[in-house]
Amino acid sequence: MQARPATVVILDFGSQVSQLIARRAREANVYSELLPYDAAWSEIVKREPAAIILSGGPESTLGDDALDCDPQVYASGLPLLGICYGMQLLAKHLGGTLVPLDHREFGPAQLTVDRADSALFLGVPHESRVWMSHGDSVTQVPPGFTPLAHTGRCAIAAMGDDARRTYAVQFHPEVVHTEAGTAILENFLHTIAGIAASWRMDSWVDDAIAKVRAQVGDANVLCALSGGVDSAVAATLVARAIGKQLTCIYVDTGLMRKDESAGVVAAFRDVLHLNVVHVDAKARFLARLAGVEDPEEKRIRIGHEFIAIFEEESKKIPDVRFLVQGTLYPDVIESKTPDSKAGHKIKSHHNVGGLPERMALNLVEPLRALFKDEVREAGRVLGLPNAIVERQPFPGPGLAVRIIGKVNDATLATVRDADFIVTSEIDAAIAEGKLSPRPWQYFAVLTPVRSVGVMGDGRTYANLVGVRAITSEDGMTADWARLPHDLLERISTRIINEVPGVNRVAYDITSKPPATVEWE
Ligand SMILES: Nc1ncnc2c1ncn2[C@@H]1O[C@H](COP(=O)(O)OP(=O)(O)OP(=O)(O)O)[C@@H](O)[C@H]1O
Ligand SMILES: O=c1[nH]c(=O)c2[nH+]cn([C@@H]3O[C@H](COP(=O)(O)O)[C@@H](O)[C@H]3O)c2[nH]1
Ligand SMILES: NC(=O)CC[C@H](N)C(=O)O
Ligand SMILES: [Mg+2]
Repeated sequence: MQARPATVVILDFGSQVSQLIARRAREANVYSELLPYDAAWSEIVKREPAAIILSGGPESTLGDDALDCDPQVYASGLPLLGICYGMQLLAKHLGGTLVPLDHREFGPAQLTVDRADSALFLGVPHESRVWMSHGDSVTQVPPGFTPLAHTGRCAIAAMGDDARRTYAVQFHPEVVHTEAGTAILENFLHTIAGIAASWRMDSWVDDAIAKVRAQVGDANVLCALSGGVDSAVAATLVARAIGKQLTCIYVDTGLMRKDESAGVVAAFRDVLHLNVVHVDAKARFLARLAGVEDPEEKRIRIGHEFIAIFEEESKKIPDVRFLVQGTLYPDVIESKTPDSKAGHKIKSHHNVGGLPERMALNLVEPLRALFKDEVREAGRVLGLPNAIVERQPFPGPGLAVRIIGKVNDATLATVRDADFIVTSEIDAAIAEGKLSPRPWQYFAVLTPVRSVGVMGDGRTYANLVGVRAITSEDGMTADWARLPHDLLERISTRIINEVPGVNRVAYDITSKPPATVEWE
């Protein structure tokens, strides 16, 4: 039997980014397993861990019944790394002091390393940018520990006890916006815990194909195909597994961008040679959304309508038992599902949190543990063209979550026209070499906020359009793109001049966290 790879166990206290720790371990060629925060010690030891990482989480360790792990974790003698909530837990258990809420820090911060000789900070610059998302802070380290780094608002941003091989960071090394994050995690995994970089992901695609084959057998299968990266990769992978048993369903929800539907269906039939059925469901979605303003209600109604359509389509083909969706980990964690015991719901992604309770079809979701850029990599391995692999994400609920307030023909026309201006101006700037690299995602949002303007010497009282452009790698964290001012000016002028009912444009300069990418 093959020896078990050296494993790092990650205990998940419900952070939105816990799965990113697993992903960074994969990148460092270390095998990892994410377990619920309260996994029994007997379960943990079954994995023969070489180290344990305690994740962040939304709760406070200062609460009466704060979430905690099996006490054997602290006594195990294994190398430990606490991240955010995990750091606070280590401080609480090992005799440090914590204070609530008076050092809140969300988003970017400048980290200064105070102990460059610490194994955790080998090769990390004296100053670098980190990503913070916390209310509580450690104000005194436990006996045996040394403070290792600070930020302007957090005096103890990292601490360590070399003898115990126990370290903790208040910031999130697992997110890409923490510049030295990878180095810090690799220092912990390789140098401190001594885990060799020996695990490889090369066979992920082959494994995934084999798993799909085993799951569906000889049944027929539908794939919800949006034209986006995730469903394109999922469909191609499933087609490799089961060939002609697969039928793809593209739903035109009426919530799509300008000229979207025709392009998608042609590309997937002609380029990928998939069998694609085009369902025109504009009227149904608009009827379902009539008068609805609450973002969660919109998402749930859209999710249910999608499934109703897939179930109807499944009845037109014999023996359909499965539905493939291009669900990714960010959809899962933000929706709050049993996959994460302690996480909070941020929004119900239509394909996860928006599903009805009872479904006639079983889900096949080969990408459920992956992040966007890993899916893009899998797409390249499968030979998909760049035009598909590099497409910017577009949420399934589409323009419905980019209209704050009621969705109807008029609001859809406004946001669609504004969005077309944003995307075409940004695309033109890229083509002319005036903007590089391409922002990860960019779009317009229609708000119900009205303000007073003066156009042609007359008073206007019209709507505000928000413009959002972000940089990101995986959609879990994001920063606002520094677009050139003249590009912003052109976008603003064109929207005001060309889109009726809009007299003001604002550029969104909020990172994620604390905001999310979409406004709803
Ligand atoms: N218009 C649609 N028709 C059919 N299925 C859809 C549609 N929109 C979304 N889906 C399903 O919901 C899943 C999640 O949507 P999501 O937008 O996250 O992924 P995607 O569209 O495949 O990729 P991307 O995130 O790059 O847009 C899709 O993978 C697909 O299975
Ligand atoms: O298929 C989807 N169904 C959804 O319900 C949904 N909501 C957000 N998104 C996309 O996910 C990424 C992260 O977005 P948020 O920061 O707004 O959650 C961004 O790329 C969003 O466009 C969705 N995709
Ligand atoms: N991201 C985290 O782990 C936050 C921990 C805790 N909820 C705080 O606000 O301090
Ligand atoms: Mg999409």
